[in-house]
Amino acid sequence: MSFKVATPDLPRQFHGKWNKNVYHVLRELGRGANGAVYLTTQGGVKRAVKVGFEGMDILMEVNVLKSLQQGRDSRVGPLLCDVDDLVLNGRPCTFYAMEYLDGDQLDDYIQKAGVEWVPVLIVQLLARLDILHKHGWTFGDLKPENVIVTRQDKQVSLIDFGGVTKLGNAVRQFTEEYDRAYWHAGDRRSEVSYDLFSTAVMMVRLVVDSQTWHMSLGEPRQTQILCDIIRKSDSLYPYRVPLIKAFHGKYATAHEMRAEMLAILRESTVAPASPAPTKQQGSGTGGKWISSLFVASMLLLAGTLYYAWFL
Ligand SMILES: Nc1ncnc2c1ncn2[C@@H]1O[C@H](COP(=O)(O)OP(=O)(O)OP(=O)(O)O)[C@@H](O)[C@H]1O
Repeated sequence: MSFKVATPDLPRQFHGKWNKNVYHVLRELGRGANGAVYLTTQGGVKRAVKVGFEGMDILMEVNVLKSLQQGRDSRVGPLLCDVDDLVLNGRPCTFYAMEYLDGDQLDDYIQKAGVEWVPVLIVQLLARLDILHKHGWTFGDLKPENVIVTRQDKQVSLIDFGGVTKLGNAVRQFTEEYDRAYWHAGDRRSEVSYDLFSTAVMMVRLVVDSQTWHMSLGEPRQTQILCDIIRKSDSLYPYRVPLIKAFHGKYATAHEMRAEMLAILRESTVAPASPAPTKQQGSGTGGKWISSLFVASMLLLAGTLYYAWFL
């Protein structure tokens, strides 16, 4: 749960007090519990700038981003570019500038690309979470709005690190639909299993239509309702074992859940042996159409395997 804060609008141009970098504000991207995010340019490069009055909250996000980009693990979230202060309407504010991730929110991306991409992107997301967990944090407020699929390379990236919580503490921010306690499936302790529960709910949410989803949110809210949805869904049914294990906190790591999801994904993308083409299928426009369909499905398969195995 989070509350929108009152953050004054940034002027069209501003500079940091200490580092003196100049930012041109293009538009507001959104505002949330810890501040507001703006699309800016700095030195001709697009940057997302998050500004807030609560310096400690902003610095906590900065610390997480900083430690994640040490080493080779930079893909978990946007790269951090600058941290500085500024004065807005006479009040001191802290801001940070980060890499602007040009892409779609996970749910918008699935709407456009199709539900067959859900397991592929969830497998990618689990790899990101595994890195975060190894650093001693959980993400906490996992939801499709906090995951971006970048336009250029179709990579999943987490945004909004305001809910990131040290393992063992109480989760700092959550959204009811994805919250383990709200589904009466456990508490809000920051644990690997808390994030994996939210990931499993998110997978269900991304596959079902909004009507089915909203019907499932009535009382009593129990994971049995989610299990019923999984049982009836052709897209989710193959993944029932990892999903149900995640609902019951059976995984010690995101890596374990990822490995099981990936094995199912691999199995489902192995093309079934095709019967020998009949004379009718192999000739004329029908034959050409089937050949194109086959080529298209092979390309889709190759793409899927590429994303699933190598990313
Ligand atoms: N690095 C980034 N690149 C591109 N867009 C971003 C980036 N960071 C944030 N955004 C956009 O800005 C919006 C607001 O950011 P943020 O997630 O921090 O606030 P929020 O989602 O409104 O907050 P909360 O979830 O805490 O209520 C996001 O929904 C996202 O669309």
